[in-house]
Order: sequence, then C-alpha cells, then structure tokens
Amino acid sequence: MADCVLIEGLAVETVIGVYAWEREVTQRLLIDLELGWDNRKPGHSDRVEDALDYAAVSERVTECLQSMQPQLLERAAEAVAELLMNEFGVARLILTLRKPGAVPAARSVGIRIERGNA
Ligand SMILES: Nc1nc2c(c(=O)[nH]1)N=C([C@H](O)[C@@H](O)CO)CN2
Repeated sequence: MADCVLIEGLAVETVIGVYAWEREVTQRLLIDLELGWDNRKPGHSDRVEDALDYAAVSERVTECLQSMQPQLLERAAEAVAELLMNEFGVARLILTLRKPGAVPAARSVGIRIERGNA
C-alpha cells in the first residue's frame, strides 16, 4: 500500500459474540485501520475537505459497530470495510479487529482482512 491514513487501537464497546451470555453484555473491540488514500492533495491544500478525515471515520465506524451488534468478528469487519468503501470512497484497506477479552489465556484474538488492492 502506498499513501495511507492510519487509525490504531480504536476502542469500541459493543454487544458482540455467538454465545447467549455475550448478547447480554458489552465487550471491547480494538480496531486498526490502514486506509489507502492519496495524501498529496491535502498535503498541498492544507484543507481537511481534501483529506480522509480520521475523526469522521472513527466516529462512523464506532456508530456502525454499536448499532449492528454482530455475532462474529468476520461480520463486523466486512460491514466496516463496506462502509469505508461506500461512504468514504476508500479504494483499498487493511482492517485488523481484535477482541482482547475473548480467550483468557491469550493476550488477544482477532482477524485481519484486506479489501481492494491493498
Ligand atoms: N473466527 C471466529 N471465531 C470465534 C468468534 C469469532 O467472532 N470469529 N467468536 C467466538 C465467540 O463469540 C468468542 O469470542 C467468545 O469467547 C468464538 N470463536
């Protein structure tokens, strides 16, 4: 991947999981995003309108995950990738989604997906 906008360790509290008890609680997800974006235009204009606004992306990703309450990390990741491509015009991305509390013996578990020509 060439130019990127990065978001690392975005924490989202939401209902997620396949087991009955998981539907009754919120758990923390941690999201890392590498979002392909040509940074030359904002690099010259100094205008946030030309940039991929990482604050707006973070807010929208949080809202998506909190409203969808998915069972699987895979479903959550796919939905986030689709919104980034459809709503923000991101052409390529690498998304890592971690669920740190899921397996007590592990520091963290998670998945990574790549979409577009990452
Ligand atoms: N590949 C996956 N495996 C599992 C998931 C998941 O989302 N993706 N989820 C669970 C449970 O919800 C688990 O997190 C409870 O500890 C199990 N395996």
